[in-house]
Amino acid sequence: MNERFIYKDDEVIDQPFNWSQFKRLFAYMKPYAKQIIPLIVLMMILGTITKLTVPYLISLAIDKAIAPKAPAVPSLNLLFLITGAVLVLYLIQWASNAYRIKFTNIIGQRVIYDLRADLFKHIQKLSFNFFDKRPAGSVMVRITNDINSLQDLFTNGAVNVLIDCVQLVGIIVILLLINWKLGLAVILTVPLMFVISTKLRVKIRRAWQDVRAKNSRINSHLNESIQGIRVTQAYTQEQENMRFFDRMNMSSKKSWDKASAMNQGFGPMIDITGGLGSLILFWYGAYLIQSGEITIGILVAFANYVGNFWDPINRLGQMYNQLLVAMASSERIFEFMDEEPSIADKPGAKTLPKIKGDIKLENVVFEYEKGRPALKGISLDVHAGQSIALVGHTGSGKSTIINLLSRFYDITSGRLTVDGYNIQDVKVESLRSQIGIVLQDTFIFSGTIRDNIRFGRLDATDEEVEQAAKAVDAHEFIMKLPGGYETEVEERGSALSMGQRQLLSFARALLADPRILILDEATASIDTETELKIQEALKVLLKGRTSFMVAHRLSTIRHADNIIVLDHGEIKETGNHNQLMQKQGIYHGLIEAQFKFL
Ligand SMILES: Nc1ncnc2c1ncn2[C@@H]1O[C@H](COP(=O)(O)OP(=O)(O)OP(=O)(O)O)[C@@H](O)[C@H]1O
Repeated sequence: MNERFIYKDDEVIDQPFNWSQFKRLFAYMKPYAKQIIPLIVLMMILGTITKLTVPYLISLAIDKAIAPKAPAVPSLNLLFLITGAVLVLYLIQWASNAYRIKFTNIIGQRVIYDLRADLFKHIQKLSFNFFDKRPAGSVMVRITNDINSLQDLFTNGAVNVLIDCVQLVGIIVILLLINWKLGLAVILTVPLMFVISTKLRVKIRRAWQDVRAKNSRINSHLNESIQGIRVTQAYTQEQENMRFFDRMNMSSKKSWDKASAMNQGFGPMIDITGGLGSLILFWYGAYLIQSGEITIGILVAFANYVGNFWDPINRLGQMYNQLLVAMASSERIFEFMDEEPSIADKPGAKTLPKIKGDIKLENVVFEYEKGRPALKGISLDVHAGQSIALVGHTGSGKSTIINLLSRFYDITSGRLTVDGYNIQDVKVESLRSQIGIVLQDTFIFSGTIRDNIRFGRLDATDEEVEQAAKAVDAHEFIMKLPGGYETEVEERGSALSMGQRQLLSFARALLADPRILILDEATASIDTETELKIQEALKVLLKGRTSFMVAHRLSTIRHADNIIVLDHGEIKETGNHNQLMQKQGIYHGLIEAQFKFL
């Protein structure tokens, strides 16, 4: 199978039980422990006591009311009394079970809610380099699948283990008290049952883990396929993609068949061992009745207790496996949670005051990967209000510079200051909130047009939103949409044109009113008419702000105060358009090349 969608962390994890992780996971129950857990325990005790009392009452009914030895007359009254009591016990048992399930669900859902919220909050804080390393599908699988696998543990598993343990101990004690010889004979089969149950289940668990890993791969592939559907169709790669998906799908199906077949085989094995226990019970029980040591009622009670015996053992084995699966999931979740954002506030970081917009880079070196510098000692002095254009061949380091300005990555060496403040010494939020960014990929979120513009400043009034749209000349096209500002745009704004999306992102940036503005190839790939519109909008947007523009289009660069020409991570030329044209260097060459294509 192609290795494309196997992310190492998604592979089957098979590790021994990890206590510290277990404690960390159960710490999530703590906030609710005081209120809800006592209620659950109460219901559990009530349920168990009532359940264990019934077989005893039935044995009484047989020995004392139906077939008493002396006086040898059946007593209907006693029989009614006992059956009445059994009925009441059943009712109590039913009610306590219902409430116990209700309470465990409450606690389970709250824990899952908290876990999911914590994980999402944390992932949002993580820096770009975290996402550089991981496919989006793999991150999503953790938030959905792994959290879901914990859901089972919290809503059923944990409490069931307790109940089963209490029940098992209770039954063993009762059996030994009633008749220790018969009790011991029956209990002897328990270890055998337990071994079969856990050993077999380990195999079954691995098989199910394999199913989950394969499903996770399908999810990652689906995610990529849907995101890249346009490219797939444009290159008519549907067939190939389908074949690839088919292989994954088939492999997942095969794993499922295997796991399911194992599950099927497991039931009869347990039944056979259970049957062995019953054989011992009836064979030895009959002998004890003949020798007068026990009554028929006692034998029936034993049979009932033993019937209640296999279930907890079976479930405990099952639970142990469920626990291991949940531990594997929680390990993956905690691994994400322990991932520190590489860009974080230093202890004692100050809030950056309202800035003017002076920016200084002093001998800035940056490496995405150790030993491969993307910037090799950049020095720049930009005054507030200046517009800077970054040009250069692909891969020369333009986007890298703007990534560093917003501190999406930390510089490897050198100094980067805003208004004299080293950006590593101030709070990230106070820096980013004063920088507006219009990226190549003008991301449009699902929601209305108005919501999308307001993303720039959430407390902006409707009027301010519209003013911003008018200033960048987006108002006109918005009003032509079926619902105007209230038009719902689908995810990523696929129904809008590139130029329209760009104007929206300009309005969004204008509304945020940042002192520093960053535009990454904002005017690439649009027609001349729209370009003119965008040029006008840009003038409005840039006015009075320090701006950095990565633009391939001559028209945008021409008016810049300073043009920085980059080559392989170094500054090769600086100056305005006229100065650089006179120089007849790299810039001149780039412009000439562009003209050739026009
Ligand atoms: N996330 C990343 N991880 C590793 N290397 C990267 C990453 N992003 C960029 N690079 C590398 O850093 C160098 C500079 O890339 P950068 O994106 O700054 O170039 P650019 O001038 O903006 O190019 P383009 O005009 O094609 O957008 C390139 O060699 C690129 O391969």
